[in-house]
Amino acid sequence: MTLLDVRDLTVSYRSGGREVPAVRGVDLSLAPGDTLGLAGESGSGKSTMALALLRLLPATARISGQVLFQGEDLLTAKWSKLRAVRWAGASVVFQGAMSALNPVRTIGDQLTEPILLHEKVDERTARQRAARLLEDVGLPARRLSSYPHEFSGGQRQRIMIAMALACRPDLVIADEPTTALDVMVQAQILQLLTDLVRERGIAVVMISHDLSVLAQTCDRLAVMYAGRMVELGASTEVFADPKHPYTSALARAFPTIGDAASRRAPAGLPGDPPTPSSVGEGCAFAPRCAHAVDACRSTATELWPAGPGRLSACIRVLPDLAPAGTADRTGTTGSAPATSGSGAAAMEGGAS
Ligand SMILES: Nc1ncnc2c1ncn2[C@@H]1O[C@H](COP(=O)(O)OP(=O)(O)OP(=O)(O)O)[C@@H](O)[C@H]1O
Repeated sequence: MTLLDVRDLTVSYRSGGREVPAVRGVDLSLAPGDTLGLAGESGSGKSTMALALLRLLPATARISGQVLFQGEDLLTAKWSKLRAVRWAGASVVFQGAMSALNPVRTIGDQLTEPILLHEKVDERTARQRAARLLEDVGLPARRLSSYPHEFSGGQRQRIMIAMALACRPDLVIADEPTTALDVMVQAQILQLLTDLVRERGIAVVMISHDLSVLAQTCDRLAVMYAGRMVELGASTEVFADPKHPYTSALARAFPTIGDAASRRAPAGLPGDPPTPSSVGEGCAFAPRCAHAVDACRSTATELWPAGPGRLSACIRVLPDLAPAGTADRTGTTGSAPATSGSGAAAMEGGAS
C-alpha cells in the first residue's frame, strides 16, 4: 500500500514579475513506515517540496502535479480535508522551534491544542496525552506549565517533535529539525525522532543538506539539485556508492557519520549552485562536474535505472549515451530512460 505518492510535483514562485522555478517535476513514493532522507544544498528545493506536500507554501507559489496522500490529491483537496490531514495524517517539524512555538502560551496549552482540535477527547484526557508526549521526548511532565523561553534550544526541538506526534500521524516531515543546534544535541534529537517514528511505524521525510546524517537515520535517500531529483536509492548504497557526481560531492562534503569536527567545517562543494532561472534542459550540475562532457549539457535529464532499486540522473549510467570509459563505474545494465513515475516505482521497490 502507498501512503504518499508524489507525481510530477512542480513549484515556482512569483518574484519581481518573474516565475522562479524551485521544484521541477519530482516523483516519489512512500509506503507506511518508510523513512526517506531528502538531501541537497541550500536552494535545491527541499523545503519548497516539503511545504508543498501539505500546501503550506506562500500565496506567491504556483504548484502543479499531484500529491496523493492515502489516495487523495492534497493539491486539489478542499480546505476541510486538508485541515483534517494536517497534524492527524501528516505533520511537520520545522527548522527553528522558537519561531514555530507561541512565546506567550505554555507548552501544555500548545501540546493539547491539536489533540483537542482533531480528536473527540476532553481537556483532561488531552492534558494526560500531552504529559505522556513530553515524557516520550525526554522531558518531565511538570514542564507542561512552562513557556518556550524557559527551555534550551534542544529541549524546544524535542517539544516540536512531541507536537508533531501529538495526533498520531502516519507521516512526519522533518525540515532540517536540528540545524540551529550544537552538534552533540543534533545527534541526540535526530536519534530521538528516528526512534519515536520507528517505534510507532510512522513514515518520515527527513530533510537535510548533510548526507551522512540522513544515511544514518533513513532507509532511503533522495538527492535534489536545482529543483530536480538526481539520485534515489537505499541509504547505505547511495552513501557508499553514489551514482551521480553531485551525490559524491555531497558525501565528500559531509564525510563521516558522527564526526563532529568534519561537520563543523565541512569540506564544501566546488563552485556555486545555479540560479533557478539559469537551469535548462541538460544536467544542471554539469558546470560544476569534473566528468561533464557535451552530451551532459544537451541531453534532457531524467532519472534512469542505475542498478537494483537505484535511479540516477547522470547520463554516465547510460552505456549507450555515455562517452567511452565513463559508464562502467555505475555497474548498471539498464539503458532505457525511466518514464514519468518510474522514480516512484523504484522508491516502492526499495521499500520492501
Ligand atoms: N517565498 C519565496 N519566494 C521566492 N523564491 C523562493 C521562496 N522560497 C524559496 N524560494 C526560492 O526557491 C528555491 C528553492 O528554495 P528552498 O528553500 O526550497 O531550498 P532548500 O533546498 O530548502 O534550501 P535551504 O536548505 O536553504 O532551506 C531557491 O532558489 C529559493 O531562493
